[in-house]
Amino acid sequence: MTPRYNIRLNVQDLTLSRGDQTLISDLTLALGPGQALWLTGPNGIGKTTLLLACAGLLTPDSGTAQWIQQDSELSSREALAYAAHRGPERSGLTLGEELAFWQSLNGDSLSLEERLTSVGLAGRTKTPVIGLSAGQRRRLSLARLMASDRAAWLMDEPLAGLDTDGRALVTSTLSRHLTDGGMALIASHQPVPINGVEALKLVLEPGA
Ligand SMILES: Nc1ncnc2c1ncn2[C@@H]1O[C@H](COP(=O)(O)OP(=O)(O)OP(=O)(O)O)[C@@H](O)[C@H]1O
Repeated sequence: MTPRYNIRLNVQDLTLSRGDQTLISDLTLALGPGQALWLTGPNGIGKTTLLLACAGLLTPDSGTAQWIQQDSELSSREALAYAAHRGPERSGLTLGEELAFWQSLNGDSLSLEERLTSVGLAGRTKTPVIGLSAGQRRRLSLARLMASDRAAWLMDEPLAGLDTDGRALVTSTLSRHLTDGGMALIASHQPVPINGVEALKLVLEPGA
């Protein structure tokens, strides 16, 4: 069966700074369909910064991060969905409103209730996002990724705050996405298990 997605990421000579600190210098890497990259390293080293640059949300000092599909460059908006570390906690919406918005943007194949059920949030449509626990917010972020129909998932600390079932949900969801030809860039202090796939590991270190 032809995989659903077919995307490549080419990072070339990327140098990134925040304020007056250069965090990443001349980074080059390439990822293809079905691959995952695990970014790790100490607090403040630049993991989120690298995700933001790959998402087109931070301008590099120099170098490029390009998303390619069949020899054509995609915008980051077309290529990826981003699950930020803090999640959608500042939303003034209910869970149902928040997720319905993402479903309407992307044409999710599941109904709202089915999508919520798939991440263990059944019956929660009327709960305000601001009233979710940390683990529930993480589950909502996962639902947003699943509803996004984007080839590349950028995930910042996807296991933070999750219970055993939640961690297993991340594993199974990621495994399915990669089997579909998707890609994942994962910033995490702990390894994120993915069935049948060993993530490439990039350890960011001071002065690297
Ligand atoms: N908006 C900003 N302006 C200036 N500096 C920033 C900004 N955001 C982050 N930084 C700094 O950039 C550095 C890297 O931050 P980043 O969030 O990328 O680290 P991280 O590796 O993801 O850390 P953690 O493991 O704590 O999540 C930190 O020193 C941080 O203080």
